[in-house]
Amino acid sequence: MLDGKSVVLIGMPGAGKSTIGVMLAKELAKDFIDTDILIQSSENATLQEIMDEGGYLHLRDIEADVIQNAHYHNHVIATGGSAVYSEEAMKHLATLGPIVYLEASLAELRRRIHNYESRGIARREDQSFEDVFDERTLLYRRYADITIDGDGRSQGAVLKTTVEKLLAL
Ligand SMILES: Nc1ncnc2c1ncn2[C@@H]1O[C@H](COP(=O)(O)OP(=O)(O)O)[C@@H](O)[C@H]1O
Ligand SMILES: O=C(O)C1=C[C@@H](OP(=O)(O)O)[C@@H](O)[C@H](O)C1
Ligand SMILES: [Mg+2]
Repeated sequence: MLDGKSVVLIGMPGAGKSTIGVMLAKELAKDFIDTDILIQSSENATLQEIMDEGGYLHLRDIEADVIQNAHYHNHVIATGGSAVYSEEAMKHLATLGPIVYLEASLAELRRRIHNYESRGIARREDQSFEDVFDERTLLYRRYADITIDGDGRSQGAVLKTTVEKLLAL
């Protein structure tokens, strides 16, 4: 399906990249990889530990590096919410296949995420979740080939629309 290309998921923490990514891989008969898992296994540390050790910019650097070395074809690739800070990483991902932005409003994300402080979001300490949302929304929109509105919609509904839009490309 999709000529052996990969499908890349981007969006805010809580958008559903990791959970819907697995469902999408099954639906499209592709393999699945989550770049957060790649980071953790390459560093032998959790994302939170990496950030505690070296700060959020260190995590973003590692993320950019790991993504640029990820040559996964015929995969669904779930990225971390901060992947869009690296233009090089996003350019590389675009060579692997279409980029799907799982969009959700701030209110919807707040309903889904309750551990904002401890979830390991790569942000300046003075940035609120809303600040991060505003800063990144522009970036997600810039890189998206397809945007899926997930507000008030079940994972199954988001999955269905995503598959339809991908097959219509
Ligand atoms: N469409 C949805 N409706 C309700 N909850 C969702 C939806 N998509 C994801 N979730 C929930 O939001 C949380 C974060 O999902 P996750 O896939 O880890 O997001 P991400 O990888 O984008 O940070 C999980 O508990 C997941 O079950
Ligand atoms: O948005 C972020 O800054 C981050 C999101 C996380 O992934 P999810 O988007 O899958 O939660 C993970 O990459 C890291 O903790 C940083
Ligand atoms: Mg995730």
